[in-house]
Amino acid sequence: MTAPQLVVHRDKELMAQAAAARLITRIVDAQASRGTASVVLTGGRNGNGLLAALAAAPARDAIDWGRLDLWWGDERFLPEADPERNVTQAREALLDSVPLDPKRVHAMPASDGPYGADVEAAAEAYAEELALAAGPENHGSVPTFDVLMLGVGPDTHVASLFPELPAVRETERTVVGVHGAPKPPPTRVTLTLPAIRAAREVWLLAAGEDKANAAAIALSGAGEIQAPAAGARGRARTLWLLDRSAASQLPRSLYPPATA
Ligand SMILES: O=C(O)[C@H](O)[C@@H](O)[C@H](O)[C@H](O)COP(=O)(O)O
Repeated sequence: MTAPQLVVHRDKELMAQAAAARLITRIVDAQASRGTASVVLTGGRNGNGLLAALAAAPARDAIDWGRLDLWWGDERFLPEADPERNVTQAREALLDSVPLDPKRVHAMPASDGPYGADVEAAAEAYAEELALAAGPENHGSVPTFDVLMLGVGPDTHVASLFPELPAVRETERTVVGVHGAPKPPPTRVTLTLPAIRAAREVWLLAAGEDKANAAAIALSGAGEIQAPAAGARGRARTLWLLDRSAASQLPRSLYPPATA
């Protein structure tokens, strides 16, 4: 697994804008070399802030939106129309403003969708959708995600993998249901660490004072069961995108040289 690289920006607005610019370049490069790109979105304020910055970015339409696959790292298991769903918030922030191919926007099932309230069935269905999209080079489990983004919770959770709960301990399945999540709503669908670690690049987004402790814990050698963010690593790159507030408790040795 790749060691985390850190970039620290002045504040959360600049972090969102810089991360959006970084994502544009990453997608454009993937489309230039492979004709397509695959990105995993995250819910939460930092994730939605990045999408809003991307919507406003002058270079945003360098992306060929029709050749982009969007997946989610997790979803709150709520009815389709619930404004708290990650996909709903992503649509408002960006997706409804760009010409995506609807068949390539892979939202996780809602609690009033084809699987009803059966969150395990919803998770299995998403795992099958991922497997169908996986190429032979992916060992048949998940497609090659160019970038998988994760917000980081104050307790070091990523996606809906919360410290010590069963989902973070999953080593085989790529998608599982979550019950009793400490962050509401309690029922969720989430990628697991094996699925996250299949991504080429994993970007962790952490801005705000409330993330400083989590960043310090996750980057100082904590185990992934106690600190799930510590287990979120990409095959080619693991990148923490922080603002100064979130980096304020990092040991000086971890703080990147000459940034912010
Ligand atoms: O469904 C969710 O809530 C998110 O996927 C969750 O993992 C989020 O990314 C973190 O809790 C950080 O959220 P903030 O960026 O709002 O602090």
